[in-house]
Amino acid sequence: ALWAQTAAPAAAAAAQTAKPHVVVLATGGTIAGAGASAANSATYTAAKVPVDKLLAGLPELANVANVTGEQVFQIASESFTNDNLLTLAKRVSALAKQPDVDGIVITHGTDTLAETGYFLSLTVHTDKPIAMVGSMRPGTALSADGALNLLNAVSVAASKDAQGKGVLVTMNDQIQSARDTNKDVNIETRAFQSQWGSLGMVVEGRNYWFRAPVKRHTTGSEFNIDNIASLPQVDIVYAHGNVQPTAVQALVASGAKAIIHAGTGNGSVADRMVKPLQDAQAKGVTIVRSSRVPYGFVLRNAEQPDDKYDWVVAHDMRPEKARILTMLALAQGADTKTLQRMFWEY
Ligand SMILES: NC(=O)CC[C@H](N)C(=O)O
Repeated sequence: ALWAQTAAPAAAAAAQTAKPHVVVLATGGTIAGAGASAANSATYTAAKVPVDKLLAGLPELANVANVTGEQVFQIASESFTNDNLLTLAKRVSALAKQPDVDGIVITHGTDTLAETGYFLSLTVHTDKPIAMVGSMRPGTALSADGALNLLNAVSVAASKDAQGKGVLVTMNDQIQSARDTNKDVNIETRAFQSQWGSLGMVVEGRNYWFRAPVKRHTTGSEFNIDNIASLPQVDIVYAHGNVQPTAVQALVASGAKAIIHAGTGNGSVADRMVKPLQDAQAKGVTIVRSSRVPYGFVLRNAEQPDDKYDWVVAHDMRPEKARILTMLALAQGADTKTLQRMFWEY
């Protein structure tokens, strides 16, 4: 009887420590932002609040997981460099290999959150849930969205049913695939949208799934951050009716290895731009046709004879995400045919 009495509290303690361990990697953004007053929902300074303070302000996290925090960067995400991508992905990969880590959350500015998420989904080999999260209003604002977004992210990262689904984005109660989603609204909490829909929703600590990703990611990817030391220069040229070759020529001169052409419509290219792009190509620069139109996808050999020119089409990838895949492909020596296959598969 004495043994039973002492065993009960010990079992309770064991259950407590058996909660999933989720690591929150903080990189900055509005979720760590602070404004002058509660009325400032859009005017504030991003990347101010340290991760320990973010976590301490959300005691509800302890009901969901054992949460530990790490400050990786404290930056606004419009300034997220290739070096930042490499550093973050290597840290995520190392943590994912630790047996005592069950899931990873990355707090991030929303501006380039989807690009970083796509980079991680292509390069980190793990089945463990990785949830990217940000907010549209700083924690100091009325109806701040960061706290619930973060609780939802930790809850998703702690759940077994989120395993093997690639890198996820948990904002506004939605669970989206980082590959598919983009920041499409720049001043409302419904910032992230995907033309292919959300994967599910997270409500009061439970996940409700409706779809699963079909593209290659994480454990199914041929890229691995553990083998990547640097990324080649890949840049974007934005089209308009009166566009001139100046930007293409300057980028080639500055050492670009590939140019993502953010074309009009179905990735169409102005007549006066074809020759400058071919000249760039003659100097070894890979040409990728994408579109400045957010929805739909670029068709091969429509608008331009891609087979004849040996150009690549970015499928449904936005120019900035086409840049991510192209950097990784060129880093391992992919030719245009291989890069085109990758755009269909990832
Ligand atoms: N809502 C946001 O997180 C935007 C803040 C900032 N521009 C960033 O991306 O970090």
